[in-house]
Amino acid sequence: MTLFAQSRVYSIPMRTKFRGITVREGMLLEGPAGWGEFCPFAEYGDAEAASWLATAVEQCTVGWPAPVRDRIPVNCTVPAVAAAKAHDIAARSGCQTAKIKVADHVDSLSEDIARVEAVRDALGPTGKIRVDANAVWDVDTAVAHIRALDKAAGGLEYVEQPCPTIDELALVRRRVDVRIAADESIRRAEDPLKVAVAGAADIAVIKCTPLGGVRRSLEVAEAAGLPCVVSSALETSIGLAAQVALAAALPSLDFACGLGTLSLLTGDVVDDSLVPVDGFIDVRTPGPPVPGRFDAADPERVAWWHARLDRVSALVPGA
Ligand SMILES: O=C(O)CCC(=O)c1ccccc1C(=O)O
Ligand SMILES: [Mg+2]
Repeated sequence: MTLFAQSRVYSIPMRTKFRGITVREGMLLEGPAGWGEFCPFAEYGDAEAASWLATAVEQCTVGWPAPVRDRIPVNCTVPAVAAAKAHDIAARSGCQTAKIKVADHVDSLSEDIARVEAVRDALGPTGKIRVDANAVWDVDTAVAHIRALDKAAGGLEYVEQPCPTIDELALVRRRVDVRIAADESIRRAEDPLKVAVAGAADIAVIKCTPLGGVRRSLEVAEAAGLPCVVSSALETSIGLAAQVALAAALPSLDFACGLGTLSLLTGDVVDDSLVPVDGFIDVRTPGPPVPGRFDAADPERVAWWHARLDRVSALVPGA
Protein backbone atom coordinates (compact mmCIF):
# COMPACT_ATOMS: atom_id res chain seq x y z
CA MET A 1 0.00 0.00 0.00
CA THR A 2 1.35 3.38 -0.90
CA LEU A 3 -0.04 6.82 -0.43
CA PHE A 4 0.96 7.90 -3.90
CA ALA A 5 -1.38 7.37 -6.87
CA GLN A 6 1.48 8.25 -9.23
CA SER A 7 5.23 8.68 -8.86
CA ARG A 8 7.35 9.96 -11.72
CA VAL A 9 11.06 10.64 -12.07
CA TYR A 10 12.16 13.87 -13.73
CA SER A 11 15.58 14.85 -15.06
CA ILE A 12 16.29 18.47 -16.03
CA PRO A 13 19.71 19.76 -17.19
CA MET A 14 21.02 22.87 -15.35
CA ARG A 15 21.93 25.96 -17.36
CA THR A 16 25.26 26.20 -15.56
CA LYS A 17 26.78 23.86 -13.02
CA PHE A 18 25.50 24.77 -9.55
CA ARG A 19 26.61 23.15 -6.31
CA GLY A 20 28.38 20.56 -8.49
CA ILE A 21 25.07 19.63 -10.14
CA THR A 22 24.70 19.56 -13.94
CA VAL A 23 21.41 17.65 -14.13
CA ARG A 24 18.67 18.07 -11.49
CA GLU A 25 16.75 14.90 -10.75
CA GLY A 26 13.85 14.13 -8.46
CA MET A 27 10.39 12.60 -8.19
CA LEU A 28 6.91 14.01 -8.50
CA LEU A 29 4.38 12.26 -6.27
CA GLU A 30 0.60 12.51 -6.51
CA GLY A 31 -1.46 12.19 -3.35
CA PRO A 32 -5.04 12.98 -2.33
CA ALA A 33 -4.38 16.76 -2.10
CA GLY A 34 -2.31 17.09 -5.29
CA TRP A 35 1.32 16.79 -6.35
CA GLY A 36 4.43 16.97 -4.18
CA GLU A 37 8.16 16.82 -4.96
CA PHE A 38 10.83 14.49 -3.52
CA CYS A 39 14.30 15.65 -4.60
CA PRO A 40 17.07 15.06 -2.02
CA PHE A 41 20.50 15.50 -3.59
CA ALA A 42 21.94 12.21 -4.88
CA GLU A 43 24.67 11.94 -2.24
CA TYR A 44 22.31 12.24 0.75
CA GLY A 45 21.63 9.13 2.81
CA ASP A 46 18.16 7.79 3.51
CA ALA A 47 17.89 9.32 7.00
CA GLU A 48 18.54 12.82 5.64
CA ALA A 49 16.26 12.15 2.65
CA ALA A 50 13.41 11.26 5.04
CA SER A 51 12.71 14.90 5.91
CA TRP A 52 12.60 15.76 2.20
CA LEU A 53 9.92 13.08 1.80
CA ALA A 54 8.00 14.45 4.79
CA THR A 55 7.76 17.76 2.90
CA ALA A 56 6.27 15.99 -0.13
CA VAL A 57 3.84 14.07 2.09
CA GLU A 58 2.62 17.31 3.71
CA GLN A 59 2.19 18.85 0.27
CA CYS A 60 0.21 16.02 -1.28
CA THR A 61 -1.92 15.14 1.74
CA VAL A 62 -2.81 18.23 3.81
CA GLY A 63 -1.44 21.29 2.00
CA TRP A 64 -0.26 24.35 3.93
CA PRO A 65 -1.20 26.90 6.58
CA ALA A 66 -2.90 30.11 5.48
CA PRO A 67 -0.69 32.76 3.85
CA VAL A 68 -0.28 36.19 5.42
CA ARG A 69 1.04 37.85 2.21
CA ASP A 70 0.30 37.36 -1.47
CA ARG A 71 3.69 37.90 -3.08
CA ILE A 72 7.29 37.18 -2.10
CA PRO A 73 10.27 39.42 -2.91
CA VAL A 74 13.12 37.32 -4.30
CA ASN A 75 16.81 37.60 -5.10
CA CYS A 76 18.30 36.48 -8.38
CA THR A 77 20.89 33.75 -7.85
CA VAL A 78 24.24 34.26 -9.54
CA PRO A 79 26.30 31.05 -9.82
CA ALA A 80 30.12 31.12 -9.79
CA VAL A 81 30.30 32.34 -13.38
CA ALA A 82 32.55 34.89 -15.13
CA ALA A 83 31.90 38.57 -14.39
CA ALA A 84 30.29 39.36 -17.76
CA LYS A 85 27.82 36.51 -17.37
CA ALA A 86 27.07 37.52 -13.77
CA HIS A 87 26.30 41.05 -14.99
CA ASP A 88 23.93 39.64 -17.60
CA ILE A 89 22.09 37.38 -15.10
CA ALA A 90 21.57 40.21 -12.60
CA ALA A 91 20.57 42.76 -15.24
CA ARG A 92 17.98 40.49 -16.86
CA SER A 93 16.51 39.17 -13.61
CA GLY A 94 14.30 42.14 -12.76
CA CYS A 95 15.33 41.63 -9.11
CA GLN A 96 16.59 44.38 -6.78
CA THR A 97 18.61 41.85 -4.78
CA ALA A 98 21.26 39.40 -5.98
CA LYS A 99 22.81 36.45 -4.20
CA ILE A 100 26.24 35.64 -5.57
CA LYS A 101 28.06 32.35 -5.10
CA VAL A 102 31.70 32.88 -4.07
CA ALA A 103 34.61 30.72 -2.94
CA ASP A 104 33.82 27.84 -5.29
CA HIS A 105 37.51 26.95 -5.70
CA VAL A 106 40.82 27.84 -4.03
CA ASP A 107 42.26 31.24 -4.93
CA SER A 108 38.87 32.42 -6.12
CA LEU A 109 39.07 35.87 -4.49
CA SER A 110 39.98 37.93 -7.56
CA GLU A 111 37.21 36.26 -9.60
CA ASP A 112 34.78 36.69 -6.70
CA ILE A 113 35.61 40.41 -6.51
CA ALA A 114 35.13 40.84 -10.28
CA ARG A 115 31.77 39.01 -10.11
CA VAL A 116 30.58 41.16 -7.21
CA GLU A 117 31.67 44.38 -8.96
CA ALA A 118 29.87 43.33 -12.14
CA VAL A 119 26.64 42.63 -10.25
CA ARG A 120 26.86 45.99 -8.47
CA ASP A 121 27.19 47.63 -11.86
CA ALA A 122 24.12 45.73 -13.11
CA LEU A 123 21.91 46.50 -10.09
CA GLY A 124 22.97 50.10 -9.55
CA PRO A 125 23.60 51.75 -6.18
CA THR A 126 20.22 50.88 -4.64
CA GLY A 127 20.46 47.14 -5.34
CA LYS A 128 21.28 44.72 -2.54
CA ILE A 129 24.07 42.16 -2.80
CA ARG A 130 24.55 39.10 -0.61
CA VAL A 131 27.19 36.40 -1.07
CA ASP A 132 27.15 32.68 -0.21
CA ALA A 133 30.43 30.86 0.58
CA ASN A 134 28.80 27.47 1.36
CA ALA A 135 30.89 26.90 4.49
CA VAL A 136 34.35 26.67 2.89
CA TRP A 137 36.39 29.37 4.65
CA ASP A 138 38.28 29.18 7.93
CA VAL A 139 37.83 32.14 10.27
CA ASP A 140 40.82 34.22 9.12
CA THR A 141 40.10 33.63 5.43
CA ALA A 142 36.45 34.53 6.01
CA VAL A 143 37.34 37.79 7.72
CA ALA A 144 39.77 38.82 4.97
CA HIS A 145 37.52 37.80 2.07
CA ILE A 146 34.36 39.30 3.57
CA ARG A 147 36.15 42.65 4.01
CA ALA A 148 37.39 42.57 0.41
CA LEU A 149 33.99 41.57 -1.01
CA ASP A 150 32.16 44.14 1.13
CA LYS A 151 34.42 46.80 -0.36
CA ALA A 152 33.96 45.47 -3.92
CA ALA A 153 30.17 45.47 -3.47
CA GLY A 154 30.07 48.95 -1.97
CA GLY A 155 28.38 47.26 1.00
CA LEU A 156 27.13 43.68 1.35
CA GLU A 157 23.64 42.96 2.68
CA TYR A 158 24.97 39.78 4.35
CA VAL A 159 27.28 36.81 3.92
CA GLU A 160 25.74 33.35 4.00
CA GLN A 161 27.52 30.49 5.83
CA PRO A 162 31.13 31.72 5.58
CA CYS A 163 32.47 28.84 7.74
CA PRO A 164 31.33 25.32 8.65
CA THR A 165 30.55 25.57 12.38
CA ILE A 166 28.38 27.76 14.58
CA ASP A 167 31.40 28.65 16.73
CA GLU A 168 33.31 29.88 13.68
CA LEU A 169 30.32 31.94 12.52
CA ALA A 170 30.26 33.61 15.93
CA LEU A 171 33.99 34.41 15.74
CA VAL A 172 33.70 35.88 12.23
CA ARG A 173 30.63 37.87 13.25
CA ARG A 174 32.62 39.61 15.98
CA ARG A 175 35.34 40.67 13.54
CA VAL A 176 33.39 42.01 10.53
CA ASP A 177 30.70 44.65 10.06
CA VAL A 178 28.76 42.54 7.57
CA ARG A 179 25.75 40.55 8.81
CA ILE A 180 26.09 36.76 8.93
CA ALA A 181 23.40 34.34 7.73
CA ALA A 182 23.31 30.68 8.82
CA ASP A 183 22.25 28.12 6.19
CA GLU A 184 23.93 24.68 6.42
CA SER A 185 24.29 25.20 10.20
CA ILE A 186 20.50 24.99 10.43
CA ARG A 187 19.41 22.69 7.64
CA ARG A 188 22.06 20.01 8.19
CA ALA A 189 22.00 20.18 12.00
CA GLU A 190 21.38 17.07 14.07
CA ASP A 191 18.27 18.82 15.39
CA PRO A 192 17.36 22.03 13.52
CA LEU A 193 14.93 22.93 16.32
CA LYS A 194 17.78 23.04 18.84
CA VAL A 195 20.66 24.86 17.10
CA ALA A 196 21.43 28.04 18.97
CA VAL A 197 22.13 30.31 16.00
CA ALA A 198 21.03 33.58 17.56
CA GLY A 199 24.47 34.42 19.01
CA ALA A 200 26.34 33.34 15.87
CA ALA A 201 24.25 34.84 13.06
CA ASP A 202 21.97 37.75 12.25
CA ILE A 203 19.75 35.96 9.75
CA ALA A 204 18.41 32.38 9.46
CA VAL A 205 18.20 30.78 6.03
CA ILE A 206 15.25 28.38 6.14
CA LYS A 207 14.58 25.75 3.46
CA CYS A 208 11.39 23.81 3.94
CA THR A 209 12.23 21.07 1.42
CA PRO A 210 15.09 19.58 3.50
CA LEU A 211 13.53 20.59 6.85
CA GLY A 212 10.45 18.38 6.62
CA GLY A 213 7.69 20.72 5.49
CA VAL A 214 6.13 24.13 5.94
CA ARG A 215 4.77 23.55 9.44
CA ARG A 216 8.06 22.14 10.71
CA SER A 217 9.97 25.03 9.10
CA LEU A 218 7.74 27.57 10.84
CA GLU A 219 8.77 25.92 14.12
CA VAL A 220 12.46 25.99 13.12
CA ALA A 221 12.13 29.67 12.17
CA GLU A 222 10.55 30.49 15.51
CA ALA A 223 13.20 28.52 17.41
CA ALA A 224 15.98 30.32 15.52
CA GLY A 225 14.67 33.64 16.83
CA LEU A 226 16.11 35.58 13.88
CA PRO A 227 14.78 37.28 10.75
CA CYS A 228 14.40 34.58 8.09
CA VAL A 229 15.20 34.18 4.41
CA VAL A 230 13.47 31.28 2.64
CA SER A 231 15.74 29.74 0.03
CA SER A 232 15.31 27.02 -2.56
CA ALA A 233 16.87 23.60 -2.94
CA LEU A 234 16.65 23.80 -6.75
CA GLU A 235 13.16 22.31 -6.95
CA THR A 236 10.84 22.40 -9.95
CA SER A 237 7.76 24.62 -9.57
CA ILE A 238 6.00 21.79 -7.69
CA GLY A 239 8.52 21.81 -4.84
CA LEU A 240 9.08 25.57 -5.03
CA ALA A 241 5.38 26.00 -4.24
CA ALA A 242 6.07 24.57 -0.77
CA GLN A 243 8.88 27.08 -0.25
CA VAL A 244 6.64 29.90 -1.45
CA ALA A 245 3.94 28.70 0.98
CA LEU A 246 6.49 28.90 3.80
CA ALA A 247 7.58 32.42 2.81
CA ALA A 248 3.90 33.37 2.62
CA ALA A 249 3.13 32.01 6.09
CA LEU A 250 6.08 33.44 8.05
CA PRO A 251 4.84 36.05 10.55
CA SER A 252 7.37 38.58 9.23
CA LEU A 253 9.54 38.71 6.13
CA ASP A 254 12.20 41.43 6.12
CA PHE A 255 14.49 40.19 3.33
CA ALA A 256 14.14 38.95 -0.23
CA CYS A 257 14.01 35.15 -0.51
CA GLY A 258 16.23 32.86 -2.60
CA LEU A 259 13.36 31.40 -4.61
CA GLY A 260 14.10 32.69 -8.10
CA THR A 261 15.99 29.53 -9.01
CA LEU A 262 13.94 28.12 -11.88
CA SER A 263 16.09 30.16 -14.24
CA LEU A 264 19.04 27.95 -13.20
CA LEU A 265 17.22 24.98 -14.79
CA THR A 266 16.70 24.57 -18.54
CA GLY A 267 13.03 23.77 -18.05
CA ASP A 268 10.21 22.94 -15.67
CA VAL A 269 7.54 20.26 -15.26
CA VAL A 270 4.50 22.59 -15.24
CA ASP A 271 3.15 25.15 -17.73
CA ASP A 272 2.69 28.00 -15.22
CA SER A 273 6.16 28.16 -13.62
CA LEU A 274 6.75 30.00 -10.33
CA VAL A 275 9.11 32.54 -11.85
CA PRO A 276 9.54 36.07 -10.49
CA VAL A 277 8.11 39.07 -12.30
CA ASP A 278 9.74 42.40 -11.39
CA GLY A 279 11.44 40.71 -8.44
CA PHE A 280 8.34 39.10 -6.87
CA ILE A 281 6.82 35.61 -7.01
CA ASP A 282 3.04 35.44 -6.59
CA VAL A 283 1.78 33.13 -3.87
CA ARG A 284 -0.14 30.45 -5.77
CA THR A 285 -0.24 26.74 -6.49
CA PRO A 286 1.06 25.83 -9.94
CA GLY A 287 -0.88 23.45 -12.18
CA PRO A 288 -0.10 19.72 -12.34
CA PRO A 289 3.03 18.40 -14.04
CA VAL A 290 2.64 18.03 -17.78
CA PRO A 291 2.85 14.32 -18.69
CA GLY A 292 6.13 13.52 -20.42
CA ARG A 293 7.73 16.87 -19.58
CA PHE A 294 11.28 16.07 -18.49
CA ASP A 295 10.43 12.50 -17.51
CA ALA A 296 13.78 10.75 -17.00
CA ALA A 297 14.69 8.60 -20.01
CA ASP A 298 17.42 6.49 -18.38
CA PRO A 299 15.81 3.32 -16.93
CA GLU A 300 18.66 2.94 -14.43
CA ARG A 301 18.04 6.39 -12.94
CA VAL A 302 14.28 5.72 -12.84
CA ALA A 303 14.87 2.44 -11.00
CA TRP A 304 17.35 4.15 -8.62
CA TRP A 305 14.76 6.79 -7.63
CA HIS A 306 11.94 4.28 -7.16
CA ALA A 307 14.18 2.13 -4.94
CA ARG A 308 15.16 5.23 -2.95
CA LEU A 309 11.51 6.21 -2.51
CA ASP A 310 10.65 2.70 -1.29
CA ARG A 311 13.46 2.72 1.30
CA VAL A 312 12.83 6.25 2.51
CA SER A 313 9.02 5.74 2.68
CA ALA A 314 9.65 3.14 5.37
CA LEU A 315 11.19 5.91 7.51
CA VAL A 316 8.40 8.47 7.11
CA PRO A 317 5.08 8.11 8.97
CA GLY A 318 2.17 8.34 6.53
CA ALA A 319 4.25 7.84 3.38
O1 LIG B 1 19.37 31.12 -2.13
C1 LIG B 1 19.37 31.19 -3.37
O2 LIG B 1 19.42 32.27 -3.97
C2 LIG B 1 19.32 29.95 -4.23
C3 LIG B 1 19.43 28.62 -3.57
C4 LIG B 1 20.82 28.20 -3.20
O3 LIG B 1 21.73 28.99 -3.18
C5 LIG B 1 21.05 26.79 -2.91
C6 LIG B 1 20.41 25.84 -3.70
C7 LIG B 1 20.62 24.49 -3.51
C8 LIG B 1 21.46 24.06 -2.51
C9 LIG B 1 22.12 24.99 -1.70
C10 LIG B 1 21.90 26.35 -1.87
C11 LIG B 1 22.55 27.30 -0.89
O4 LIG B 1 21.96 28.27 -0.45
O5 LIG B 1 23.65 27.06 -0.46
MG1 LIG C 1 23.48 28.73 1.18
